[in-house]
Amino acid sequence: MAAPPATASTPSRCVSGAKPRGAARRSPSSLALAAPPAGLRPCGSRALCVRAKVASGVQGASVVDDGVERPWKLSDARLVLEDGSVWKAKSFGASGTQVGEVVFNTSLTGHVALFTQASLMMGVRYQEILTDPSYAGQFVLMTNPHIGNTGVNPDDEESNQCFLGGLIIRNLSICTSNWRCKETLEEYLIKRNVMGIYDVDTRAITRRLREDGSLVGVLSTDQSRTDDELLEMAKKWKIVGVDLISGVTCDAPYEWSDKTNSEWEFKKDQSSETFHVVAYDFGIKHNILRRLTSYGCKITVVPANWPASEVLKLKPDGVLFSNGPGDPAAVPYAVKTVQEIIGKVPVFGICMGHQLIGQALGGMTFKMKFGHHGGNHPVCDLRSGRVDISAQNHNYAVDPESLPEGAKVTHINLNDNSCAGLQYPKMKLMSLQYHPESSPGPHDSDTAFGEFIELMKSNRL
Ligand SMILES: NC(=O)CC[C@H](N)C(=O)O
Repeated sequence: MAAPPATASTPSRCVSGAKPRGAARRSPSSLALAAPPAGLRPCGSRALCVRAKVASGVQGASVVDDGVERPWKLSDARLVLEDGSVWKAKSFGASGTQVGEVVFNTSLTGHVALFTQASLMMGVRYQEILTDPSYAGQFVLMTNPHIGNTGVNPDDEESNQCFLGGLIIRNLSICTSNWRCKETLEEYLIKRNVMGIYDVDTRAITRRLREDGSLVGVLSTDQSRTDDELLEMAKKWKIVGVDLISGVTCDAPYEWSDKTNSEWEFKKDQSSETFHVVAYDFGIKHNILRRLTSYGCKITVVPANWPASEVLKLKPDGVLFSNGPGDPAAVPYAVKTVQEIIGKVPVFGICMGHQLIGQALGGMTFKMKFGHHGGNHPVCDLRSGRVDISAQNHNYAVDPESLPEGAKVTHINLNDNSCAGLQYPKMKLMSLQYHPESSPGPHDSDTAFGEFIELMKSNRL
């Protein structure tokens, strides 16, 4: 079959390792030629003229420079997956070569509870995702095709750094339009040395991940490296069994006292009682801390390796085990800490914290095919039958069959019936596999913080 002509309307495609998809769609790169509407900020460098590199469109073909000046870029980055497929893309953010595990995130808009009518004006939760330490070692592919329209602002950070390996998107917005925007996504990624690629067929990659499971990949803007070299890198790299928590946790304990900003607070009946909570930082998101503070907690955050004996000496009302990156089976020191604490004070585990509790109880965790990443996962609370829409981000899960008697599954993910929450009443223990603190995102499960408060209250009586 003849290759389609390489023009501005040629979409980025998998040029090798096939499973080719249907007809070519219009490339958003051609949009870069249009002037943005008055008052909107152009994103800059992508619209600059460059000497075109043209992918021939033939499977297995490499990029060729046909010597023709074109006012758009067709390719300057590659994603090479461990299955041998090569995806041509354009680069934004940092340049270089980076290896990581590709996961897809299905989040649509943020702040849905507050801005239902205006959801198109809201950004996809990309900034929360970029600064969620649980994404360390991963490339996040956004299934929402249009990213960057609300830019970046200083208030939406979930931690002080971007720990993820890179961002993969279909279309980078040519302008930003939001009253809180301080810089473009592109500027932000460059400053933080995070790679980003756009104009790549994110739907095709997502389908591949859904069929074949999560895959390791290499992102590179380095034209001197061959596809085979990058493939070799992807095949050698491992994420299972690696302790990623030690790279994201804090260095020393600190106190936290920020509440959710009153402008965004949706729970008006605040508790009059104060509870002292020690929060283990396995890669903690700021909004977990803000929500606990809004519910009346005074928080001491401690590093992942902080001894349980030191925590118990503080006589806290409760202990929180936070979210965090990587394989829960790769951090036996954290499992031991959880074991030393559970049963002595009320505890709440979120995501990695939930998985560590599962292990500490003698249960097993396993790696899922491609995990759950997105702000639209239905979860059923088996105690009440209530269904919440939740934000999720995990690749591992607790095997409920492996749990001891006394530990009850309280929540299941309705997409696949996997374990989404646990309770062990005798130990005053509760945990969720997903994110009740999600912000922006659905607020349905915020009540879990209230449940933790009740657990601590009942322990005081
Ligand atoms: N958000 C998290 O805490 C992630 C948990 C764990 N690292 C996983 O991928 O399953």
